[in-house]
Amino acid sequence: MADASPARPRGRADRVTAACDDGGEMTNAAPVSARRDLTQAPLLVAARGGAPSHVPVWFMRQAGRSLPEYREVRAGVPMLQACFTPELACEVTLQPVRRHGVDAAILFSDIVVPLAAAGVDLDIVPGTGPVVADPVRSAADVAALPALDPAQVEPVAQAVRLLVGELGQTPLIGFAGAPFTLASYLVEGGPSRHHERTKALMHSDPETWHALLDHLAGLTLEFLRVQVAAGVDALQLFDSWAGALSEADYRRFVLPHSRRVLSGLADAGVPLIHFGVGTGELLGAMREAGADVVGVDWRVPLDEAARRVGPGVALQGNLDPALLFAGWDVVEAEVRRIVEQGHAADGHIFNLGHGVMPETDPAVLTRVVELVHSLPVAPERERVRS
Ligand SMILES: Cc1c2[nH]c(c1CCC(=O)O)Cc1[nH]c(c(CCC(=O)O)c1C)Cc1[nH]c(c(CCC(=O)O)c1C)Cc1[nH]c(c(C)c1CCC(=O)O)C2
Repeated sequence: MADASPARPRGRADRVTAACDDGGEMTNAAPVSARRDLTQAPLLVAARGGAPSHVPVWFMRQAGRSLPEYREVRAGVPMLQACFTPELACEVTLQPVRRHGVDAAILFSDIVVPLAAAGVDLDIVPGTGPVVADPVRSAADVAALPALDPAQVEPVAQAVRLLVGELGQTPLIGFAGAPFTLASYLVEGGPSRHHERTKALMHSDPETWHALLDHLAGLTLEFLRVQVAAGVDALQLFDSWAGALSEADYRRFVLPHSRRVLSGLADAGVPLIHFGVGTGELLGAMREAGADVVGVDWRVPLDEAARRVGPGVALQGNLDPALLFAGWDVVEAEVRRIVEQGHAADGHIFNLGHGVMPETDPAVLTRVVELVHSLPVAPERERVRS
């Protein structure tokens, strides 16, 4: 796992703008008491069910291969090494904010970063995703999993501190993978279409399964607390592959562990967003896990999603990322429909239904931001939040 070391890549000064160059100092510890006053930031207002000045918008995977400036600074630097290089992570995080004028930055990192930091032997393979050297399939494998020492993710905390100093009035979203999605990578050994080994383990050996998810919930909680202490303004818990489960299995094998993570952050003072793909049938159960905002993919319209989650929770979504290739007339009609249907929710954060694809034309994303910002926010109505 040599490429996860916090060593800086050569040529750093050429790749990173002055904004993220900390002059070689690794001790730029902005106290959290100096946290910016973002009480009016549209993303945070919408997340809490208030009335924002405009509909906030950001894009999952907004930092990535769709941007030429990303491809330039990442050239020759392996993904995990980039995640453990604070100046580079900072620079890449800022790129979509500068280019698109989105309402939030999302920390450039990956869901497997805390596992790699703790010492799990894995890599992120371009075009494939995370690959784990020794998949976790037995009680002994689970018992051997390392815990996370916050010092192991200090480069991530440092990236957050650099960003908080550069972002002005734009909130920074921190994130982690939820226990189920992390478990899927660990058990399958890599990306999986059907999650068959994962489902086999949960059903054939529930005790080992729950021990695994309990361990991952603790590690995730630790990682998110580090990000909060360093200054992130909101958190997203990615349970990307939870939609592979029936509601009954989700409730029995996953929900208690995701709830433990989210309830452990209830006093963190930042809004919590919970997202998965293909989770239309799980939206009510995911809401019970305790987030302030539930992410929705493109399969369920937001007015129907609002009915499924019930009052008192905001929604995030849900433009189909594939439709960004369909021409502006299609995109414009979809954006207008989604903003209109989002009025049914107790707060709406515009986003895609999943991540930006690498071949996406970034100019279309910039135009989406401009259009969302020009559309009316939900009319004032009775809010049920306290
Ligand atoms: C499932 C998952 C992963 N990683 C992540 C998830 C949950 C989100 C989702 O559902 O998409 C989370 C993630 N990964 C990355 C971000 C960056 C922040 C952002 O949204 O801009 C975020 C939020 C960077 C990344 N993570 C990865 C890339 C691409 C690698 C590169 O640019 O070299 C980026 C920008 C690698 C990665 N890492 C993972 C995959 C499936 C891949 C893609 C593999 C590939 O297509 O090459 C695992």
